Amino acid sequence: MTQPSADDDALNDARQRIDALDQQIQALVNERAGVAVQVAEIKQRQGRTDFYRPEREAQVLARVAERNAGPLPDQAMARIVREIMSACLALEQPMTVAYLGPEGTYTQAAVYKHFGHAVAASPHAAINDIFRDVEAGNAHFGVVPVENSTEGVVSHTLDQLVGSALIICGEVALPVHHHLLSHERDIGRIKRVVAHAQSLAQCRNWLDSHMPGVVREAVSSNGEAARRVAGENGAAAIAARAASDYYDLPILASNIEDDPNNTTRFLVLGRQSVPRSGRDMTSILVSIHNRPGMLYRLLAPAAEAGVDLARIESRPSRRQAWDYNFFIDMEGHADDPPVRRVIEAIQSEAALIKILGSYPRSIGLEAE
Ligand SMILES: O=C(O)C(=O)C[C@]1(C(=O)O)C=C[C@@H](O)C=C1
Repeated sequence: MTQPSADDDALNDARQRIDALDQQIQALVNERAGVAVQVAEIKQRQGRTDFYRPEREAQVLARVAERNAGPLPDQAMARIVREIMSACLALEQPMTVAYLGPEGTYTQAAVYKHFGHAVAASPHAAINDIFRDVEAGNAHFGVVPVENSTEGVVSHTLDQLVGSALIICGEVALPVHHHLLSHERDIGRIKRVVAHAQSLAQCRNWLDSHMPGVVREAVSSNGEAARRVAGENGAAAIAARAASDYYDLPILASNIEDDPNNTTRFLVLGRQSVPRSGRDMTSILVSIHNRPGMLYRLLAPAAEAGVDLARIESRPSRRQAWDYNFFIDMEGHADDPPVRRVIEAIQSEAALIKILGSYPRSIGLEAE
């Protein structure tokens, strides 16, 4: 029998300290959950249904990052607190979130990034099904893709926003890393690569150099691509890491996107407007009659009020030829006086203005 070394003793000692700390953390997390239950009771007494409060969650997470002294990085600490809040909210009210499925899509990853894993994420086949389900009250919230840094806007989402009563109550920016998933161990045996058309486009250079001549097949989503390929030989899917777990498909190559900064932005849709968080974005839809100088008259009030326009996107209005809807994102909340002034000024110029929502800006705290 060898004697335990000084390091063995030190290891035992360190593990005992970890056990004691875990006990304290667990007790504190449950104490926090108990307070969240009290918050729910207060809201119920007040007849309120706003159990989920995006602006409050954004403030909590921002504060976590501000006071974080390490050694854990801000992102890791935020992910932990994100999950604690998610579990607390589930005690207050179990939440259903509709998203563009099937399981394993990037939209599902966006749901968990934004809400944590304690929500019931419900996959839907099409973007308009998500709008309908949230409008009908079958899901509390919906998550849909709106824009990709390489491929541009998801026009279907913008078009649905025009006629919907839903309110944008959050945004999620997700770094999109594509992986090649296949049962094949050898890339040379792959005859077909399946993915969403946008993902095939985002990996074009990689595919050209590593899989020249291999047939590329576009399907409705990357989750769907993984689902199909799971039962096949000689095929590969391009999809998120999560799809590898869901469909039990090994990762043959990682991070095959041509642009390492490839990011997709998603919108969180709900039925209630969100109060100020202090770091907000406001999205509006503006329809104008095409007259000379009209676009300038629309944008000048923002410059005068010192409001930053983050994005402006035009779409044919479908009312008549050369008539456009503009989707404008500006920094700030509709209750902030400068933003209110801009909205009032646009109101007097535009044929129609619809406030799509004010919501906390996405904080890039969580890594994929
Ligand atoms: O502050 C609230 O209103 C809560 O319900 C508490 C809490 C939390 O756990 O911190 C939970 C859910 C909300 O989305 C925001 C915060």
